Amino acid sequence: MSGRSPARLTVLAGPTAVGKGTVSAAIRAQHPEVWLSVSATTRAPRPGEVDGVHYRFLSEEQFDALEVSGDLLEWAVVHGRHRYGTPRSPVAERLAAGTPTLLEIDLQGARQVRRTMPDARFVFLAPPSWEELVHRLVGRGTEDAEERERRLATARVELAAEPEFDHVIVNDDVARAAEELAHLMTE
Ligand SMILES: Nc1ncnc2c1ncn2[C@@H]1O[C@H](COP(=O)(O)OP(=O)(O)OP(=O)(O)O)[C@@H](O)[C@H]1O
Ligand SMILES: Nc1nc2c(ncn2[C@@H]2O[C@H](COP(=O)(O)O)[C@@H](O)[C@H]2O)c(=O)[nH]1
Repeated sequence: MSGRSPARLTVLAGPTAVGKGTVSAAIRAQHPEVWLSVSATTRAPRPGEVDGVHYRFLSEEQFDALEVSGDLLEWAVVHGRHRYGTPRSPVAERLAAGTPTLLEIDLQGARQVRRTMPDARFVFLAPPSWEELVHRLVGRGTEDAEERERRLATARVELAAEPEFDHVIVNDDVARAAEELAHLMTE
């Protein structure tokens, strides 16, 4: 994959548990030149999640300060509970350096980026079926039943927004989905 200067931004969105994180990790493994933005969030870390690697885990007060500072490219309350946002400066720096840059964010955030950076590529990761999506969410085992219901309610809204995106990738196979995404990032 060759860099360009300035690089275009790619935004990856899609419903809960479709595999956005899994596909993003796969593309990083195959294409280490791709930079994946590290979001800030007020949600608590899951077991194994590392501050500064998977997310910047912030208190409500720390997130308030980040928001007020203006250094968020976008942010949203996701699944009606916690705030998530993309720190602006690291993205701007990577793009200026010609680094292919990927944001893995929710639909609300994607819509905000569409308004401010319309030249970005907007990619929707879709599940092979609704049943498979539920299976993946349950199988991940990181949310209780109430949180799973909340996330599936959001998923119905997000699936309906698929036509807003420039490209759709069906995640029935992680390696193939990651290669499709890599291809889109180099077009
Ligand atoms: N193509 C696939 N086939 C089977 N299982 C998959 C596939 N892609 C991802 N998974 C599994 O589905 C589960 C959810 O994946 P992941 O956490 O990457 O989803 P996500 O879209 O990032 O979710 P969220 O938006 O809730 O953070 C994980 O257990 C992952 O291993
Ligand atoms: N608008 C934003 N959404 C984000 C960001 N980082 C992650 N997300 C989305 O949140 C949900 C839930 O994530 P989880 O890690 O709690 O399962 C998922 O859809 C992510 O894509 C962000 O910076 N902005």
